[in-house]
Amino acid sequence: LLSLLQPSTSSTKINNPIPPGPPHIPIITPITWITKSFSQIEPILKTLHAKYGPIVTLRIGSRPAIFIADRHLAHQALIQNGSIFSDRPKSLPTNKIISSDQHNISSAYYGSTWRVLRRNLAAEMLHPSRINSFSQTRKWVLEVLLNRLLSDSKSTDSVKVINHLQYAMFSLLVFMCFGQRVNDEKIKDIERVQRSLLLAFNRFNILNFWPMITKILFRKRWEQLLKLRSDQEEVLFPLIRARKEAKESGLCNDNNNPPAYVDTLLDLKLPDERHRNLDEGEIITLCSEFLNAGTDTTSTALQWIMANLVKYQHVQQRMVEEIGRVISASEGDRKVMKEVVSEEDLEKLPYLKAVILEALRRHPPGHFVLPHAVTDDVVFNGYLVPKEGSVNFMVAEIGWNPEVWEDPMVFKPERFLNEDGSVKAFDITGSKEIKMMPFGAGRRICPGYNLAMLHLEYFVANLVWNFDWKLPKGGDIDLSEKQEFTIVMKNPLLAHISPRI
Ligand code: HEM
Repeated sequence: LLSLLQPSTSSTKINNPIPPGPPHIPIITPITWITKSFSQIEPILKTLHAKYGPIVTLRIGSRPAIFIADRHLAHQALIQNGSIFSDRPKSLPTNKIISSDQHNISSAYYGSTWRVLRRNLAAEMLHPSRINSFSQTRKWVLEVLLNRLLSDSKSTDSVKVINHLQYAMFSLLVFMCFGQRVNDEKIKDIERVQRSLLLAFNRFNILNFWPMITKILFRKRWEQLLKLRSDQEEVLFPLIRARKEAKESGLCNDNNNPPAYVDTLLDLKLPDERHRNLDEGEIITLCSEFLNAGTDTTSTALQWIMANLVKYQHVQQRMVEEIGRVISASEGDRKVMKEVVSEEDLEKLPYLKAVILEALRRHPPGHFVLPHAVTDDVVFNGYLVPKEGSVNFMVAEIGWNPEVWEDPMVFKPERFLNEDGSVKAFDITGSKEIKMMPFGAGRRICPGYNLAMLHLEYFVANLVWNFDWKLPKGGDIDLSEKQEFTIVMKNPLLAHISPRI
């Protein structure tokens, strides 16, 4: 390990080179890269890795960005040297606006603020008992989703599934965040402001290059960004204030209702010298992070899964048979089928689990983890990894490695099953070895991965149990990708669905 990693001390200057990469022409190359999205860079990186090896550098904007495509190096960095590789880079000017100057979990530096914010989310919302306490909410959201699909299935031969999946995930996460069922119009308002911020983000990248100058040159764009943030505040502030007032008047202390995320944020104290509460802007930022992290990733994964089930009818059929075996109950000498797959049933459905894992491997919603940084200059694998750069791990490449996965581009849930049909012991956190990392790995691993797996299993099981999913007449499944915030289907899934029962 020592040869892989040598931290610098203040008295030693590191003379190792940074990882190799294409020639750097000042001003020209940084601008070229900064205007490209990660999905445009991804295929170029493939060529660069073939030429320079598993760790390469691009000069994106003013900082070096290091890309790691090798699963062993990812393990050495994120797991074995987690205390060094778990920092985040300094936010670029546009990110500062929406992250309240790095006061949210995903962008905070590796330190006490991050620890307090992450622990709050993990203990107050993502602890198994807390996850359990929202099971009624999930049941309600499932009913809404099934009804919306049913109503669409009566009026059209090709249902645009993603709209319903996004709406369902927003309804669920908004309830968990604000503790109330908000009306249809409000859900749509929240969805609108959150999505426009997410989707517009690449357009604002140029403002991060020489901000003093580009803020003037692209004044309109800068104003658009500020407008998106103020729209978001306008929609979310009333929900936060309503909850604050309800809390102060004791109305939230209803034992039947679990605390909402915003309640925990209203109580939280930051570990800085003033030991202060979060301000309203920071609460907006954290709620927004909660909504985005939990909705877009999951609805993207759900769409990929359903697309594969439409494409591969035998996989869908096997799932339906498995569910049928598990949820049929005997009433006297009669066998009755339940209409809904309950959360307790899920652990008895190994094939379902295998389908979800295979979809996360083959179609990870994020092809890269969020950019990491090192806490100090360090020598890694013979190269200098500088503190001011970013370190990026290539999730999709790692999950498609042909040395680990036979026919990696083929959708084959069976690879996760033992011969007797049980699920192979598989550690998705990669703590001993990384074979795929859809949720990242190490100290910055997605804290919501258990909740995400539950949402995926629960909704997929019920979607296939309640409806038969087929191609519409003359339709096709196109698995091409497109980058939005996550990597989504370029041509969204259109399905012919008909009730099974
Ligand atoms: C299929 C669903 C999901 C996927 C694929 C996913 C994936 C990821 C990935 C790849 C990261 C970056 C890890 C890194 O930088 O090393 C991440 C971070 C994060 N995720 Fe998720 N996620 C999902 C669902 C959720 C849910 C449901 C929540 C919470 C409600 C959540 C909350 C977060 C947070 C707060 C972070 C930042 C962690 C940190 O920086 O310490 N995610 N997620």
